[in-house]
Amino acid sequence: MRPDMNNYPVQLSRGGLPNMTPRSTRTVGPTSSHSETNSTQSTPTKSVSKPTSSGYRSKFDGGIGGGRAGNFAALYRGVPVTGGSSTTVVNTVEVPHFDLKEDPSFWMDHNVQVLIRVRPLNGMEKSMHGYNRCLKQESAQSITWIGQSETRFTFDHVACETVDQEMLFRMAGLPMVENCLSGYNSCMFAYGQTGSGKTYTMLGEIDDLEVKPSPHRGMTPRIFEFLFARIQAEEESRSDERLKYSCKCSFLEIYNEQITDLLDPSSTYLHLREDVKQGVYVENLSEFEVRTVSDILKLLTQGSVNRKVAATNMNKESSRSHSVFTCAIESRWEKDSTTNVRFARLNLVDLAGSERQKSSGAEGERLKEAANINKSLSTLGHVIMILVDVANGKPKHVPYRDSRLTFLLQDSLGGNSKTMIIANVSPSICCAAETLNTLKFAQRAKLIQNNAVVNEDSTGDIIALQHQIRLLKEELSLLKRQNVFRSLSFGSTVKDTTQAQHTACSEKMYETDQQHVDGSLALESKGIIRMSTKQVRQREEETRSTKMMVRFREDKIHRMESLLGGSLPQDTYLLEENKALCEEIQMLQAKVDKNPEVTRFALENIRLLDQLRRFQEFYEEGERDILLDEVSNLREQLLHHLDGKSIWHNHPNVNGQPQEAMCISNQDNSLHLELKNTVNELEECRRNLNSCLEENQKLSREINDLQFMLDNIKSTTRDNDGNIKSIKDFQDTSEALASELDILEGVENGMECIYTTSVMKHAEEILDLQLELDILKIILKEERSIHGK
Ligand SMILES: Nc1ncnc2c1ncn2[C@@H]1O[C@H](COP(=O)(O)OP(=O)(O)OP(=O)(O)O)[C@@H](O)[C@H]1O
Repeated sequence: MRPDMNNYPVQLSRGGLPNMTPRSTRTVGPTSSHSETNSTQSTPTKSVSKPTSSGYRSKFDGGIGGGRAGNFAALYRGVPVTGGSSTTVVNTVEVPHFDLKEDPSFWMDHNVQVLIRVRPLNGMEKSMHGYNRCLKQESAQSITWIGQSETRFTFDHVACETVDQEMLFRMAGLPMVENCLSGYNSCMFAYGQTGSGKTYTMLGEIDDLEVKPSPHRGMTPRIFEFLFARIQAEEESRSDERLKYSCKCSFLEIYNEQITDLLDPSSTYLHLREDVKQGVYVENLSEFEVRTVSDILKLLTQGSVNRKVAATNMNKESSRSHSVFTCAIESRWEKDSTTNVRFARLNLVDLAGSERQKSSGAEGERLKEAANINKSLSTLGHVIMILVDVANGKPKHVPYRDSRLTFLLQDSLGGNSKTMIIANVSPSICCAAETLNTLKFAQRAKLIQNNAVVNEDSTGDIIALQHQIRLLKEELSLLKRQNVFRSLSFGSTVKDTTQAQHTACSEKMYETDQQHVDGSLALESKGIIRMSTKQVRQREEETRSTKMMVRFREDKIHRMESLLGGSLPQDTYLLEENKALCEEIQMLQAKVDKNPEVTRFALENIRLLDQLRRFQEFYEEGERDILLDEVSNLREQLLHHLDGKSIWHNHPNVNGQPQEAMCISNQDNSLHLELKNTVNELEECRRNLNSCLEENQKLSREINDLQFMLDNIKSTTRDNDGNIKSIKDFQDTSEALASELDILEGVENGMECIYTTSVMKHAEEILDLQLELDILKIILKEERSIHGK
């Protein structure tokens, strides 16, 4: 029997908890010393969570989310929205109110749920930016970010500014307790920028809770109030089964990637371990058995004061660490001589602020701290992105071990857990960028698929176990037969005899590889069961909406009949028709929003919008024009190069630099040509020289011959006594020979002179040309380097 949900009892009796004195306490949210007009704060007393930092008023004077008394409360009074139509109110005092729809059955086919919580504007935001909001809510599932470009998001739930702690608990916390009692691991995260309300959501105000429970107490105290109430009721109603629950709690923080036991702060640098039986666990982390809400409160109080808090620009005492409060819930009962054990782990996680360091004004130590906090958070974002890919059928390695946070919570992300992600946002225009980031994070997280299973085990006497084994064996052989039948039915053309052979063969195969087949059958049947359960739920959902549509149509027919029969006045008919159509629209909208394809398209839309925004910025900053100029310049240069010679010839007086370069390059070419000609001429000269030398040699030989002849003649002109025979003869001959010799020598000298002059001339020309060429090369080089710059 369940306790009355509207009035679930709060147990405050003492349990098996060691005596722990909370060091100090401080309040969460509104304190009586704050007023709407005065945003200065009183010095906060130390407390289990954060003090007001931005001018919230207390529950006593009508602060946000408080008792809603006084003038200020009136400012925040929600405007009820009927029939799904909402006015676009984004810069006014009043905002539309949407009731959260409680749907415990939702958890049956969704293991991950995402809820957006919009906190009210705070005093600082109002004084600096008035009531200008960056968010516009349209329904209890959809919200639009109205920044540069509007982006509509749909989530499982959107809790508007006027949703209070109680309402939120009913929506998100209560079904979570039920899940735990059914044996499902459960996890609740609070994500968001600093000051967005994570601690308010998870812990809230827990001062004097034992004396007078505050309406501002958050999810954690409420979850345990309800859990213990349910446990008591269950134990009483199933006393015949001797049902007994036991709960053990631990509280840790991850700060700068180090794990500290918040219930024993001297226990730091704790290690994460993993084994098959326990999964991931923290070694040497203290655990306390709890039986009452009072026990829980003591642990929360003690742990929370130990949380590291540090001042940032945005929140005076902002939590700089991730805190994880865990409760292991175990139940035992006996039935049919069997002892059954059910187990569930509940993780309640308050993450550190997700904002970028720049906006939080972190410096020095704080900056280092922020880097580590961001390491855990960026890994969380990365893990979620990969899990979305995995959910879309892309097998990938999930880097859980990249941060302590993801390693510790790996079951809650894509594993065996039912997980609720609460993304906290501020609606103020000054937080638009961070709010958009949080919404995008939440949108991605919505696509994660977990695989939650009931953690249950049964042990009993031998007879009961044997009975169970027999039942399981029967089930298994039935499955085998079904499998064989299925494989046969695929080949429907195969004849009976072949079928028989096939069956025999298949059965033989089962015998020979029994273990393998059993394993794969078990896996296969699990898969089939999961798939069929999903399909059944889908069908149920479809049937439900079809039934609704039929009901709408029947009502309409009925109304029309009444109108025709005259029993319904036309005005009333139109009003009713209008109301019915609004309801129908709302139902259809909810159906559309629940479609996973919508989420996928929304993500794609966000991506494209981002891209568009980048292009627009690019366009607006004039970069496009500069680039276009550059492109056309380059294109011209290319054309000049391709058509260089003709341009040089056609426009010899063009002053542009490219033309000059072209001119130099043309000069270069003609010099090369000249050099080639000179080399050819030189070669010719060399050839001439050789022939001259040959001629010279020939003449020398002739001179020698003549000399020889002369000597001979001389000898013949003397008589035996050596006297000259005739002086006159001799002189004549001698003169003739000498003149002949002169002529020959003259020819030789002339030839040599001609040759030398020609060679010298050519050598000089070559040197001149070489010099000219070198100078031009230097000029060309300089010109090119100037162009290159
Ligand atoms: N829904 C709400 N209704 C009323 N007050 C709220 C709400 N959400 C947050 N606040 C107030 O806003 C202030 C900041 O909230 P809180 O400390 O929970 O932020 P936080 O996200 O935990 O910040 P941090 O990351 O720095 O720890 C607190 O004074 C809190 O009481």
